[in-house]
Amino acid sequence: MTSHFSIDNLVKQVEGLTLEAITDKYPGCHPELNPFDLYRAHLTNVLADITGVEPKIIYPILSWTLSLDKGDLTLAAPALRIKGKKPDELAKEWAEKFPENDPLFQKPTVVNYFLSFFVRGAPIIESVIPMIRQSGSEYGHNKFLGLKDPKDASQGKKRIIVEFSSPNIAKPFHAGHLRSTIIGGFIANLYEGAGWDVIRMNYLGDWGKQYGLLALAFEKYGDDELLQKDPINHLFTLYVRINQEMTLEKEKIEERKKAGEDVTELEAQSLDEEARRYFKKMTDRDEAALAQWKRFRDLSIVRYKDTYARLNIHFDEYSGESRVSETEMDRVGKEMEEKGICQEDKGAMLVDFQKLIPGKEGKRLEKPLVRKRDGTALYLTRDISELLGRHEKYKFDKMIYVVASAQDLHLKQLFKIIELLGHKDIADKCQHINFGLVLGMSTRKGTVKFLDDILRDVADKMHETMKKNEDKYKQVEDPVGTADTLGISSVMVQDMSGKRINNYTFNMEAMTSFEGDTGPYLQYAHARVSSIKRRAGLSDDEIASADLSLLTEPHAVNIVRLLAQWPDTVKNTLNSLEPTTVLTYLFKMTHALSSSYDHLQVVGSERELMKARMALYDAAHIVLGNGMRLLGLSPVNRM
Ligand SMILES: NC(=[NH2+])NCCC[C@H](N)C(=O)O
Repeated sequence: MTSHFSIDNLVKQVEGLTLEAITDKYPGCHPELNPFDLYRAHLTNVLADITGVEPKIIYPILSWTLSLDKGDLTLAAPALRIKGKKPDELAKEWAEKFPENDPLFQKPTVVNYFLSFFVRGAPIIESVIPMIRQSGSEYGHNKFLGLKDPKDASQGKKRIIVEFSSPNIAKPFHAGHLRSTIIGGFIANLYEGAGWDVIRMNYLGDWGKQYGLLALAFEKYGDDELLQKDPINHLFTLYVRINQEMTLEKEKIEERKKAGEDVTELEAQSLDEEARRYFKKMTDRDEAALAQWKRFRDLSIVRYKDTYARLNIHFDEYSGESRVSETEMDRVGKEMEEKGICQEDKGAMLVDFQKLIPGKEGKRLEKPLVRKRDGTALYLTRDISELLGRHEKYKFDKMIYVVASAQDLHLKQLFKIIELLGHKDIADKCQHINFGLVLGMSTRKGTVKFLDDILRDVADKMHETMKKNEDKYKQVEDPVGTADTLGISSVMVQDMSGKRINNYTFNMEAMTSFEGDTGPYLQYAHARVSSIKRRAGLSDDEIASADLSLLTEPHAVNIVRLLAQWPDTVKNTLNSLEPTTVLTYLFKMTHALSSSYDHLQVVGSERELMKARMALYDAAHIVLGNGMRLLGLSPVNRM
């Protein structure tokens, strides 16, 4: 348990206030984790006196601001729903009544019916800096959010499955998978920091007729050595080759058909038919066929793991379409039929949503197949059984699917079918987190690029840039590794800059630039604070003993006001699940930092001042690092 020392100091400023009293009074209020909770609680108490409105109504509507010039907290007078007086008059009246000598806040300013509250500098500086330095990597975490019962930790944590990345074996790891990986990794970190029990799951595309085709290709042209060495590329090459052959063959058959020839024989011997038969062997659990396929899968996973490690990502489970049991799918299929959810149509089974759900919704959900005419299952069929199986196995409280918006319909169909099966409770726990396209990611020749190649290109580019500053370059311990990290940061920051749903263009020049809000700039900002710390050469104890009352400059106050917002920023992000919320915050921080350096010199200042300013920058260093790690970036200390 971390001590509440610094926040206790803040509490002491307010007469009659105790930590216990406010934590009990306001649900989710934890000043020991979030300094703003204390500010909100205190402000609520003061405003309740002034307005006569009940505290529990005021507390939740005090909101944060978009920029520091709008204050630290605001209140919209109409939100208190007082009848009989105009909101702007009320706002003015309340501002006048606000105590001149409040320990934490200055007298509020009024614009129309908005009251803006600005914190006083000294108390926030003297409480928040020590708090951040004591909490370190925990600052911004809130373990209470993930508790089943926030008041009783013994009831345990809530559990969430985050399913993300989910590439298809033997097919390229395309931009959609990259986005799913980046966004999913972030969401998993976010929930972990909020105290949830997080299961990171990768649902591999590793089943279906195309895997029969792939196995055929391997029998024909496969090379064991190449498979061991570079499974992902080798399997992809085979996959492309056999698909080309199959296309040619199909054209030939079509031509003969047109010429009036009998093609029955040809069709029976075609690659397409052979692949179907091979896949049938797999679904019939033929040992040799399964062993072969398992090798492809296992070797591919080994390679994926390397790539994920570069991105700071691990998975707790590699599930996959192949893991869904045929018996289970049969069982669910029968149940769907009995409940009238699916019906036969020319030998196949489909779900006619239009019949099941009247109106627009039913129409929008279309008529997906759940069994083909030859009796085999489909992508949707597997997802239905998989979802129920996961619930059975993990009893999750929430499950998030991080999948491209191209599959919006698929996931809507899935959740609806689960609901129609009588599991509305389970369907309600599921959420699709979608995202737009990445444009311009294929090479000039139009061929696809593998993620590893992209990351290598970007790293090379960063390496070139680093070399341009010879002096600095010489001091970087592992330039190749650092260039790799910077390259990955470039790609990730570009990906997370906009709202998830927006498409964006993959732009190597823009993402690797140091101009603007880019990955390299963010890393540079972090490395710069690290270098101040290195050059100051103060011990942690010296920094801890700093006299923080020396920090009176507006630049120092503003940095701390931003630092104090971090726990709230994380909490808000849990609602939006938008990485850009965190990124926007971090860039605000870096801008405040970079404009402060001229005003708050550390090295070269008188010793006591140096200690105090170092404490400030050390706190900023911690928060920047925490934010970057939450996004999945590896902060660098030199570059
Ligand atoms: N449960 C799911 N369907 N998850 C998404 C899987 C994504 C799929 N492998 C694809 O690449 O399109």
